[in-house]
Formats: sequence, structure tokens, C-alpha cells
Amino acid sequence: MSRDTIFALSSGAVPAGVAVIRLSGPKAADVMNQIIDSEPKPRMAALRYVTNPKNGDVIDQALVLYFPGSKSFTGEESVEFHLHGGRAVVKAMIDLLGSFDGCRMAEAGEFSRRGFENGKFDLTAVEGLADLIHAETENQRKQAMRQASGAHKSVIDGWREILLYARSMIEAELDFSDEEDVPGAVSDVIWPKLQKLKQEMEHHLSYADRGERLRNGLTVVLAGHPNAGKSSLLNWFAKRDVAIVTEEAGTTRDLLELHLDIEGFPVTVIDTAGLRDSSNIVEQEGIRRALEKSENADLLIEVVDGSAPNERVALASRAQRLVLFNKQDRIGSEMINSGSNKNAEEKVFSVSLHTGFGMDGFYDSFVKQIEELFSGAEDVLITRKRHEAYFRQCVDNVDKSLIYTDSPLEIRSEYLRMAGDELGKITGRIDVEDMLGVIFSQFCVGK
Ligand SMILES: Nc1nc2c(ncn2[C@@H]2O[C@H](COP(=O)(O)OP(=O)(O)OP(=O)(O)O)[C@@H](O)[C@H]2O)c(=O)[nH]1
Ligand SMILES: [K+]
Ligand SMILES: [Mg+2]
Repeated sequence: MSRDTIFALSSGAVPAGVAVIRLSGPKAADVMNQIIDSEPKPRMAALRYVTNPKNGDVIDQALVLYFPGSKSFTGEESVEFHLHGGRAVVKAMIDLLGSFDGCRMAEAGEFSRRGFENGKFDLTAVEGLADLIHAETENQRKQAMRQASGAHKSVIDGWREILLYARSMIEAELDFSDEEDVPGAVSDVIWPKLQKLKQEMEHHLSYADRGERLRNGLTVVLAGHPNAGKSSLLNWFAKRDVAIVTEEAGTTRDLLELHLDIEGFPVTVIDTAGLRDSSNIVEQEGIRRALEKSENADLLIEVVDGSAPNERVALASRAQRLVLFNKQDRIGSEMINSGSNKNAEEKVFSVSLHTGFGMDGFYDSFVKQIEELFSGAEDVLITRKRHEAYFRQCVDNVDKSLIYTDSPLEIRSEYLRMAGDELGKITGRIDVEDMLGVIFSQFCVGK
């Protein structure tokens, strides 16, 4: 099957100092040799004029990198042109490459897809690469880098090997079952191993939310009665005036999101409408959204006006809660005792957003809480719902092979085969054609 040769701008938006245009496919070398005058040594940068062979027009002087054979990101012949990053330069180059037969613009993620299809990396590494490109915080980068470099694949391949080994042992037992002196105790060896494997996978499943959280960021919702100081707190986090603060109860209606990097972890803090009975339909909608966000929060910060302690708000949320008794400047340090602290699980702070009193202590606890929510993220294997679903199926099948002790060995072996297939779907070894489009479309054009 002959493939198109594809090209795209792989570096960021122009104008820029340098623009990198990638060319990959069966005609890459041929096209390169038609537009520059001498072929660079493989994988060595060479300075060359790029010329339109049809009219002799010089487009730019470029650094050219030639990757012959399969020693490239895509696993096929490719060339990188490092041009001056002007709009017209890039347009002229794209037009020139498009003028060759069999050459066309790449689709989003198409370079990576070719790399995957040519066996350069597995699906978990592809997903890691996509995450690496989108990583905004240090810990996101580390997780993505681990995954992109094949750390997940090697663990999963190790598990597949255990499953294969177990099946081959069962096979052996079946083959020789009529011979007297073959120990019928093959299963003695494999079942404890499978039990251990199952436990290891379950451990990883229990951390599934960590990986997702690190990719998407965790959500901290500021909730409380009107005028408690929620928007003042958001501004304190932002170190600038992002939210409107007034003495009028019911100032905030829309959800206001602030993205923070807390010790390398991505955190979204959301300011919400104060909770009270209201007949105003705009405010009602704001309150509805506030309650909805609180329900799905990873962490709640309830803000209370400590100088006029009213009832605490009722929120349907299982998230950990930090409670700020605010406006300490109006009362003094004894006010915290007036607040209820029924729930030993929640941490209570007496603070003033006006004077800054108590805020250092609050912030330390806040950071600790965030770190706890991410703990164990160092060796997380599951970073997507997709992984989680296949992992569950896999564990389920291993479990069946373990507990159906009365079933024939053939059946128990079949469960192990299905378990291995589920792992193969994670790395892309087993048919996942329908998902490939989704996975690769996460990339931009040029990757
Ligand atoms: N004295 C005092 N006033 C404060 C403090 N923190 C906030 N305020 C004032 O309390 C009022 C309400 O503050 P906001 O931040 O708008 O309160 P909110 O919870 O966002 O209110 P809604 O959006 O209406 O629900 C404003 O006038 C603030 O200046 C504080 O620590 N001390
Ligand atoms: K207010
Ligand atoms: Mg507000």
C-alpha cells in the first residue's frame, strides 16, 4: 500500500524566530533533493537554500535534517526544514511542498499515528506525548514524560507475560494429563502468581483517580453564605482583582475559575454564588450551579463570616472540607469557638482576608491537602478512563479464572486469554481501530 507523503508546520504559531516544517513519507527524500542542491548527511543539520525547481525562486535558507529509512519519529523517511519563522516564508514552503504529486498537508496527530503504526511506540506512549505537549505544571510534565518514555508499556507487557506463562502452563498440563508422572500440580505454581498479579492491578486501580486528576487538575470549590468573603478569597489566591467584591449580598452569580500551580500540581479554584433562599432567578441559577460544582469538588473551602456566625451551609459533597471563619479583624481570636466544629474531619481556621491574619496557616494546610489528594501519583499507571475500563475488564477476567475452580482448565485459561487481550487494548497491540481517531486527534497538526 503506498502512502501519501505528508507535511505540516510542527513548531508554534508564526511569526517566530524559527519555523520547523516536517515532511514524512515515501517521497520525502525525493522531494528534499528536488528543492535543495545537495543531500545532507543522515541526521546531521546542514545549511541549504530551498529553491522552487519549477521557477528557480529561492524560498529561504534553512537548516535541513534528513532521517532516512525508519530511523525517525514516524518510522518512515522524513525531513525537517528549520526555516525563518515568517508567515510568508511558511506559506511559500507549504505551497511548494503541496505542489509535488503524492504530497499533502498532514492531519492532526498524523505524524504520531504513523509512528505508532510503524511500531515506534505504543498507545500509552502516544498518550504520554499528547499529555507532555499539554502539560502545564511540573508534576504533569513528569507523569507525561514517564508515560511517553514507555514506563507504562513495560509494566503492562510484564503482566501480559505472566498471563501468557500461566496459559502455557495450563496448556502443558492439558497436553500431558493422561501421562502418569506429569505432576498435576501445575496450577499450584500459577494460581498464587495470578492472585498476586490481581492484587497488583487492583492497587493500580485504586489510584486511577490520581492520574486523571493530575492530567485534568483538581477542583477546589469556594462555598458559603453570601458576603462571607468567597470572592475576596479568590482574589487572594489570584493575587489580583479577578472577582467583584462588594458589601452587597449576592454579588457573585457566575462560576469564576482560577487556574493555579500549587507545588507543581494543577488546581482549579472556583468562586461561586453565596447560598441562600432567593427569589431572584439569576441568583437562583447561580446557586444551582454553586451546589452542582460543590457536589463534584475534590476539595471544598467553606467561607463563613466569623463576625456574624450564622448556620453553616449544607452541601451534598463527600469532599474534604477546610472551613475559614473570616473577618477575624472585627472580633478577635475567640470567635472561632463560636463556630461549630462537629466534624473532626474538617479543619477550621480563624482568618481575616482584610488583614491577612491566619492566612499563612491556612495556606500551609491547603497545600498539604492538595499534596495528599495527589499522593501516590508518582507511579500511577492509569491516566485515562480508557485505561481504567480495560484494567477493570482485565482484573475481572483474572478473577474469574481464579474463582471458577470447578470449571475445566480450558475455560479458566480462556479467561486468562481475555484478560491479556484487555491489556493489549491499553497498549494498542490489540484492535482498537475505532479509538485511534480519537486518541490522535488530541494532537495538533504537525505532531
Ligand atoms: N472586615 C472584613 N471584611 C471583609 C473581610 N473579607 C471580606 N470582607 C468584606 O465582606 C464583603 C463581602 O465580601 P465578598 O468577597 O464579596 O463575599 P462573597 O462571599 O463573595 O459574597 P457573595 O458573592 O455576595 O456571595 C465585602 O465588603 C468585603 O470587603 C475581612 O476579612 N474582614
Ligand atoms: K458580596
Ligand atoms: Mg462573591
